[in-house]
This record gives sequence, structure tokens and C-alpha cells, in this order.
Amino acid sequence: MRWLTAGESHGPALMGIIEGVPAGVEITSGNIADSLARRRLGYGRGARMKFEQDMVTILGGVRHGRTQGGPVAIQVGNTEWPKWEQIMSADPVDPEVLADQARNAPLTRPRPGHADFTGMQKYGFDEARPVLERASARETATRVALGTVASQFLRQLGIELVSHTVSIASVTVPEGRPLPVPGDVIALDTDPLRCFDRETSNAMVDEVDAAHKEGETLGGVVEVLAYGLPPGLGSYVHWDRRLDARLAAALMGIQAIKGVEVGDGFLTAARRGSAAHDEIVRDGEGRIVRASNRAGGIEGGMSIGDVLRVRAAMKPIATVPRALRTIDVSTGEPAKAHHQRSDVCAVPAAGVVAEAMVALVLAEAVIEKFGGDSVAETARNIKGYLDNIPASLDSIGQ
Ligand SMILES: Cc1cc2nc3c(=O)[nH]c(=O)nc-3n(C[C@H](O)[C@H](O)[C@H](O)COP(=O)(O)O)c2cc1C
Ligand SMILES: C=C(O[C@@H]1CC(C(=O)O)=C[C@@H](OP(=O)(O)O)[C@H]1O)C(=O)O
Repeated sequence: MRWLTAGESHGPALMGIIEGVPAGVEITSGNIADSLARRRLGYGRGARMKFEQDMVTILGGVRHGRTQGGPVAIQVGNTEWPKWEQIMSADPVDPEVLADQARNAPLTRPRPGHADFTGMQKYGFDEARPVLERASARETATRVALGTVASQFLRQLGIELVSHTVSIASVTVPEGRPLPVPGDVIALDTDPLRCFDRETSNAMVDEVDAAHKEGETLGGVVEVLAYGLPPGLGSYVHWDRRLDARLAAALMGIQAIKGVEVGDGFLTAARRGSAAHDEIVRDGEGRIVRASNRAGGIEGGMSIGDVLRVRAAMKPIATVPRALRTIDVSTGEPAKAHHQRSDVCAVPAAGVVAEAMVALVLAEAVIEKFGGDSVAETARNIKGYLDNIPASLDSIGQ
């Protein structure tokens, strides 16, 4: 399986292609639009989320609501395009027409924390527009679109994902709260911060309001859970086939994500060995189970058949209204970084993006282990594998 996105933040559309999806995945543009609507949610998102729509068109690979085995191509149109048609035109535009457009003013005051400055150095641009157009997390709309295809595939195999917000700045869900399960997704999506704990969510709203008032921006932590995984996805034999390595890379590949944790992660580093691992025991019905899930469902680079649990830490939004110090590269003089509008906090949206990235990694790992040109074939192969795990090693009660 492989996938790729293209397109700019203010271009006509974003595009994504995913190849290697078996035939028979049930997917409609409505499913993708629903996922994209979830990505736009979240208290603290900026003005653009209110006035722009995501226009989904499936351009290939799907017929009558089912994948056909070929690459799936999805377009997400930017409804803001008419305002940017000349500025972002692929073909040359009369410089006089461009000179009249206020929003085309050169962005010569790069924002610390964004890709602006180094992107200009790297590609030889004299302003940040061409950098931010592609560096922008607008691109994550396409990842969520492609991730929806992956999620639908996984769901048909009994694997369900849940994402939620664990913290906004220093406001954190208290330790020991029960994990949200797939049946909680609707409730999560109606919470302003996609937080499972009502009291914490209220405190998060206050935190975002305070930051907004003070011209600040915020980061936070999101968690993705996967239920129903078979044991053995990923591998211990090569570093780049480890499931934890692939999940970490996928999550770190989201704009503004600065840390990834698998299971209890950093907390585990502070524990003694006897309190760090998940003992293998028999439950009341004689099945082999784990006494805990500190590892987050991965050992030795492989899924162990328990709930997968990964977290991603997002830094505060780089476009800080109380603008940071920078240099105006057109004059060489100290200046304040450019700021027109931005999100105060996009952590809830990042959770939906993280869920999409986890779905893409898991779908790829499933295809790698079980193959299948159709979902039915993949499902048969999974069943054959599980049925053939010897009783002495059976941890899934087959
Ligand atoms: C969903 C989402 C929305 C974001 N919205 C903004 C935004 O409105 N303004 C901004 O400056 N950065 C925003 N960012 C973060 C930037 O894209 C990110 O800071 C930039 O790519 C640099 O981060 P990096 O150093 O991790 O690449 C957003 C990120 C995500 C995931
Ligand atoms: C448009 C989206 O996110 C954008 C991500 C983003 C950034 O710098 O990453 C900056 C903002 O865009 P603008 O600067 O045009 O207001 C966000 O709105 C989106 O998520 O659909």
C-alpha cells in the first residue's frame, strides 16, 4: 500500500491517491465528507474553518460505494479558491493584476515555529507564501480523506479506531480514567475539545478562552486507540518494519507534532521492571490474557492483540497573535512575525488527523501480513491465521 498527497492550502483543491486497497471496501464521498467534518471540529479553530467547506470528489477507484482494486483518487476542493485564483494560479498571471491584490503582499516576516524561514532558505524564495502553502496543515484534509478509506477497510475486518484529546496545554485528563471505546465516538465528536472527561473539557474551554484573550496559542496531547487488532502486525526482525516505529513516523509526520508515546511511554522509563510490563496470565475462563496494558498493545515491534494506544504531543500554533520577534528579510531589520489569522488551538483536529495516520499504518500492516485482493480474501486470511494459532499460544479465544 502507498499513498501520496498534492495541492496547496489556497490552491483549487487538495488531492490524494492511495494504492493497494483491496476491492470491496465500502466507501462513499459521504463517508469522507463526514470524516472531514470531524477534522474541522474543535474549540479554538480559526475563522477559516467557519467559512470554508471541504468539497469531496472521488475521482477513481470506487464504483457504487465499493473500491474496485485500483488506486483510489480523492479530491478535496478549497471553496476559498475564487479569492486566490490569480495569486495561486498554476499559469503565469499579469503582474499588474497581481499587484492589485492585497492578500498577495509578500510575506517577508517569517514566523518562528513554522516552515517559513528555512523553507525560503532551502528553496530560494524571497517570501514565505510558496512555503506556507504546502507546509500548512490544510494538507491534512487529504490525509483524513485517505485515512477514511483505510478506516473503512479496517472496520470491515473488525478493527475500530478512536481518537481523543488528552490534554490542552497543562489541562490534562486525570490518570486512571477509563479509555473511550468505539461506541463513544459520537459523544467525543460532540465535545468541544473531543475530550472524554466532561470536567476536564470544561477546563480546556477556559484555557483556550484565556489564551485567545491574551493573544496566545496552545498545544496539547492526543491519543489514538485501536480495538480488534490481531497479534503479529509489524515485525521484530527489522527496525523499519516495527509497528511502533511506523506509527511513530506517521504521527511525527503530522505538522506540529513534536513527541510520540506508545502505551505508557515515558512513564514506563521511570518504573521498575516488575511494574513496567504486562504479565501473561489466565483469565477466569482459562484464556491467556495480559494483566495490564502498559505497553499500549505493542511488544517487540508487533501488535499483541490488545488495545493499541499511542499518543502525540502537538506544539502550540506558530502563528501567535502576540507576534514573535523575527527579521523582515526584505529590509534586514528586526520585526514582528506576520499574522493575519490562525487557530488558537488545533489539538482536537490533530486527533482526527492522528487517527487517519494510524489507520493508514494499520491498513498497510494488515495488507502486508494477510494480503488479499478483496476484503473477503483478507478476512479469510486473518481467520485462517487466527484459527491456526495453537491452543497453547491462543490469547484471543478462538
Ligand atoms: C490541524 C492543524 C491545524 C493547524 N493550524 C495552524 C494554524 O492555523 N496556524 C499555524 O501557524 N499553524 C497551524 N498548524 C501548525 C503548523 O502547520 C505547523 O506549526 C508547521 O507546519 C510547523 O510545524 P513543524 O515544525 O512540526 O513542521 C496546524 C497544525 C495542525 C495539525
Ligand atoms: C485550512 C486549514 O488549516 C490551516 C492550517 C494552517 C497552518 O499553518 O498549518 C493555517 C491556517 O490557514 P490560514 O493561514 O489560511 O488561515 C489554518 O486554517 C485546515 O485545516 O483545513
